[in-house]
Amino acid sequence: MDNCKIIAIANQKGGVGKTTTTISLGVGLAQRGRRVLLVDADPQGDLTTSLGCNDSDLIDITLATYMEATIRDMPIPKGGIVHHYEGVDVIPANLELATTEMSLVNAMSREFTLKNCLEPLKDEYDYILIDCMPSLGMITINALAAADSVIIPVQAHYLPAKGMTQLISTINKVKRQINPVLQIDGALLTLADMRTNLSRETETTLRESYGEHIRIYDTVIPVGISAAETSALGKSIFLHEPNSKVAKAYEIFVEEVMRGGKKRNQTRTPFCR
Ligand SMILES: Nc1ncnc2c1ncn2[C@@H]1O[C@H](COP(=O)(O)OP(=O)(O)OP(=O)(O)O)[C@@H](O)[C@H]1O
Repeated sequence: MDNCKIIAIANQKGGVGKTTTTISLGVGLAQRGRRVLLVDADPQGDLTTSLGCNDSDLIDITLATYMEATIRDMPIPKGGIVHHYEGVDVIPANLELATTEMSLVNAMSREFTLKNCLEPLKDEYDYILIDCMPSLGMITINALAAADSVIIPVQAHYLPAKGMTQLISTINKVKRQINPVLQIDGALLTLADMRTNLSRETETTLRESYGEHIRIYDTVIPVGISAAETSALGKSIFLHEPNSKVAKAYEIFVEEVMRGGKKRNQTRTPFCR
């Protein structure tokens, strides 16, 4: 039986906390005994760098190598998965992934290349989390085609919340045309400073405008310097500052994800007021 859940962490907006959420969720799940693979699907390689997996000895094989091999119908090279000492495995990425995105244009079954790469790995993991790049290009479409579900980090500002309509519409299109099982697990409010009207209003707007259609996680991730520091340290917030408010919020979020939630009506694309 297929027990592996593949979750894409996606938002075409940059800097909304996708990478931080992928790492925190992944490490949090690993701390609870789950076998976790993190896939860096962003040529910027922020997840790779943030976990210190960009050592030149380790980064010979990246997601680009996996995808190029699949495009050419060659065997996937061995040894590309890096183990991080906090208990998660990582498929790293670097700028080569941008070239791969271009090769996909003429590839057969181009939307399914990542899915085909991940298929043989599913037996080894309970969760595969894909950190998407801030665009809705072909690599992100590949992530959505490979995933069972999507988590959408939303920065607590009005404009990023508005961009969700476009994202949800793309997710619905992928669901209709290439991946009928795809679900939206939920949207997670990130980088929130609840002392400001802007963050409070964004939360209200998000819950009122989208809450009927998609789950808005109860957890709100606050803005915190400890989270900003982790990307330079090669470790998660749980190891860097376990007692910080950001770490505590991500702990609760991990529990929320593990509990699952009610399915919402996702057939219509909601519009932000
Ligand atoms: N809760 C937080 N508090 C403060 N800073 C944060 C928080 N979460 C993330 N950051 C910082 O904000 C920046 C953007 O976060 P992150 O890289 O996770 O976003 P992203 O959506 O993956 O970005 P991109 O779209 O560029 O890949 C990073 O410098 C990160 O360290």
